[in-house]
Amino acid sequence: MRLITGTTEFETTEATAISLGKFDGLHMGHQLLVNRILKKKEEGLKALIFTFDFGDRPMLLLTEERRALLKKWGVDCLIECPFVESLAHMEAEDFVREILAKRLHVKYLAVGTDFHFGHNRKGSYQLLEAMQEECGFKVEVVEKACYDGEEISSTRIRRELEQGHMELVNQLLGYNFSVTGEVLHGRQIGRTLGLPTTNLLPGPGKLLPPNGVYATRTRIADEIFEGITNIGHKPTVGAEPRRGVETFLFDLDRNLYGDVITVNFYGFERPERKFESLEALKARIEQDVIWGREYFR
Ligand SMILES: Cc1cc2nc3c(=O)[nH]c(=O)nc-3n(C[C@H](O)[C@H](O)[C@H](O)COP(=O)(O)O)c2cc1C
Ligand SMILES: Nc1ncnc2c1ncn2[C@@H]1O[C@H](COP(=O)(O)OP(=O)(O)OP(=O)(O)O)[C@@H](O)[C@H]1O
Repeated sequence: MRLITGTTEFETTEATAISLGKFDGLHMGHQLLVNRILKKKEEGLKALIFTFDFGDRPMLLLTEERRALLKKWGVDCLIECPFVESLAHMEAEDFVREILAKRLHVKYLAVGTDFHFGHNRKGSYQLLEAMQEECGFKVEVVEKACYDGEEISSTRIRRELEQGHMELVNQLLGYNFSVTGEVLHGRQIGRTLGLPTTNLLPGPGKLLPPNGVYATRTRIADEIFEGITNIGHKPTVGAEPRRGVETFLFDLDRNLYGDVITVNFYGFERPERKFESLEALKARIEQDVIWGREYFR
């Protein structure tokens, strides 16, 4: 996949099938659009995703995660366009003529019904339809995908994530919400509790569900292991400054330091809290393990 990032001086040489938007999460609705443009590869067009880069906002998917998914799905080119004045204030018609038609050789566009762009968000699918002939492309307008009678959007998924509704989040995304990172050294207290764990720190900017204990499946290379994960600051042993993701894998005892692992989140059990003693914490975690094993049964 060709990646164009950090510049507004982008251009393609070949004809393209494109979809544009924020695409945070690459959820089920986004996937409808991605599938439309991938289908156009059969007609010799390059599948192109155009996103604006808004800087350091908390996201469902980190920049690298979004790149990896689009690459895996077969997208040919990803443009991460910096959100700068000159582009933000461009009249919608000029954006279509100058950027889409001239610079990106767009022959096909797939957009949702609520897609807006250009100065004062005046650009819409109606405008794109009106300019089809002049610019030599075809627009396809896709109805918003729904789940449980409600439209799927990044905003809705963020709201559910903030409440720890991970099963629903996974349904809306169409894949499992996950956190990836390198296994770091904890304080090794876990081991003395008879509870070896993997500690990792999510990349800055990654949105996380509330602090607490979740049922998780962890991918290590090509293997998957069930377990339970605590997100939080470990207040009982002297709060860590950054929110960590710490997992006890049920049936694995292996040195994992330095490995890059991916933790997939399922059910939420309980919030993180400060216990009176290490013994009380240990007793509670033993309960958590029973809950977690039962969850996956
Ligand atoms: C399933 C699970 C639940 C946990 N729940 C809490 C909790 O509620 N409160 C807390 O202070 N720490 C909690 N912890 C973190 C423990 O404090 C931590 O595992 C222990 O101190 C070992 O830390 P270390 O890996 O840095 O040695 C939890 C850890 C796990 C794996
Ligand atoms: N549920 C959906 N079904 C089909 N298309 C969608 C859906 N949600 C968004 N789209 C389309 O995907 C493109 C990118 O959408 P974008 O990421 O900007 O919207 P969003 O997911 O609704 O996010 P937000 O909640 O932040 O507005 C747009 O063309 C948009 O109309």
